[in-house]
Formats: sequence, C-alpha cells, structure tokens
Amino acid sequence: MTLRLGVNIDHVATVRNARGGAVPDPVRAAKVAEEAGADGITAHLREDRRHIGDADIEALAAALTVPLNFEMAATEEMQALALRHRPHAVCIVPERREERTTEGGLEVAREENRLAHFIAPLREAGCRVSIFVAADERQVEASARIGAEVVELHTGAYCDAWSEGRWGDRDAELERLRAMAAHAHALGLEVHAGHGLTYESVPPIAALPEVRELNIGHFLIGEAIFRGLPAAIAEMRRVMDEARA
Ligand SMILES: CC(=O)[C@@H](O)[C@H](O)COP(=O)(O)O
Ligand SMILES: NCC(=O)COP(=O)(O)O
Repeated sequence: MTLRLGVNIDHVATVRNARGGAVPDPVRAAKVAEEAGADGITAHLREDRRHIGDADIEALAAALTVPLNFEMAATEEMQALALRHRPHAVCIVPERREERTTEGGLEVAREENRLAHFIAPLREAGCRVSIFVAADERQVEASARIGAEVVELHTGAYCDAWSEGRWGDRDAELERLRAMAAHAHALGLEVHAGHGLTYESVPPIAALPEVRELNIGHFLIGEAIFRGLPAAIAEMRRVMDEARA
C-alpha cells in the first residue's frame, strides 16, 4: 500500500511572522510542495496564531489541489473555522500556550464524551477526523470509540531519542509505535504518523505496514534552506519509498 506524504508548512509562516510582513508565503510553499509531489498539505492554526493565521487557512483552502489537513485544538472557535472551510481532514491536537511545540498526544480517554460531541458535526460536514495521539492503547481505543476515522501517532518521543542518541529509548519508542499502529489498524482506524521526523528517523516509521500517511514539516522547511523545498521534499519521498519497498 502506498504511503502518502503530507507536508506541513507551518514554519514558513514562522519565518514570515518574524518580520510581520507577507514573505515567505506559506501558500506559495504549499503550491511548491504540491508540484514536488506532496500528497497533502498540513497546517496547524494554533490558538495563539504563532505561525499560521486565519487568512492562511482561507487562502490554502482556496488554492490547494491536494487535500488540506487542518490541525486544530478542540475549541469552539476552531470548530467554527473548520465548519466554514470544510477541509478534507481535521486533525485534533492538544495545545498548551506555553509549550514550544506539540509535546504529547491528545487526552481522549478522559474526555470521550466531550470529544465525541465535538467531532460529530465535523464528520457530518464531510471532514475526515483524525486524532493526534501518543502510542498509548487507552488513547487509541478511545479514539475508535468516539468515531474518529484516523489516528495520527505522535513520533516526537521517538525522534527526540534519536536526535539525542538515546538508542535504547529510541528502540522502545519504535516498538510502542509499531504495536500501536497494528492495534489501531485492527480497530479499523486509518493510521498516520508524524512530528519531528527527519531523513534519518523516517525509515523505520515508513516501513510500518499499517501507516498510510506521514506528516512532516519542521525538518523539511529547515532543509529547504540548504537544498530548496522541491529537492528537500523529493529526498524525503525517496527515503520513504525506499523504506517501504
Ligand atoms: C501537531 C503537530 O505536530 C504539528 O502541527 C506541529 O505541532 C506544528 O509545529 P509547532 O508545534 O511548532 O507549532
Ligand atoms: N502532525 C505532525 C506534523 O504536521 C509535522 O510535525 P513536524 O514535522 O513539523 O514536527
């Protein structure tokens, strides 16, 4: 089964916002990514608007020919925006204002009732609902129970262990991801993965047979500084395909 690559363009907006102007434009980056072979575009409209802004989501929804995966917190404000734009997919993520990045997966098990009601109108509006979770059986099973179609497994702990050379932790995290990808698939969920992936860390994740999509952003936007965005994406595609073969 083919593995899709979703390119997250949030950090093009981070650079733009450093000066408060209009460049670099995340929509232009998204169009370049489309041409370079991205199967989808991911954008996370944070509540504090630290990178992507409301106008970016509006422009992306109008400009893209590949599916938009709209990442958002489970708030009324975000739900209203998703219902206005009706992106192909909505990925519900946890958010804490003071965090540097998305530090963990969503707490689904303790909030099943609220989240089931929260995602119902999104599903009715035709959005594919995904839940960003840690590789944790309780959270994966709760995601299935609330009616999500997809879980995206948070690969941050695995990638951190890799980049810090903690090989035992890396292998343990990979084992957790492997087991949870299989478990989620057996429950009927489509399995995605992402956060912090690089050319080095992606092959074992791309090789997990149940994983259908990877969402990758920060590393690709950084790598684009050195080799250009199309080449950075093409290399990720190559590494993923090689691991999958
Ligand atoms: C949910 C996720 O993994 C991405 O959307 C990522 O969080 C975006 O980057 P920041 O966490 O740096 O906002
Ligand atoms: N959901 C994960 C994502 O969109 C990309 O995360 P990162 O590669 O920017 O860490």
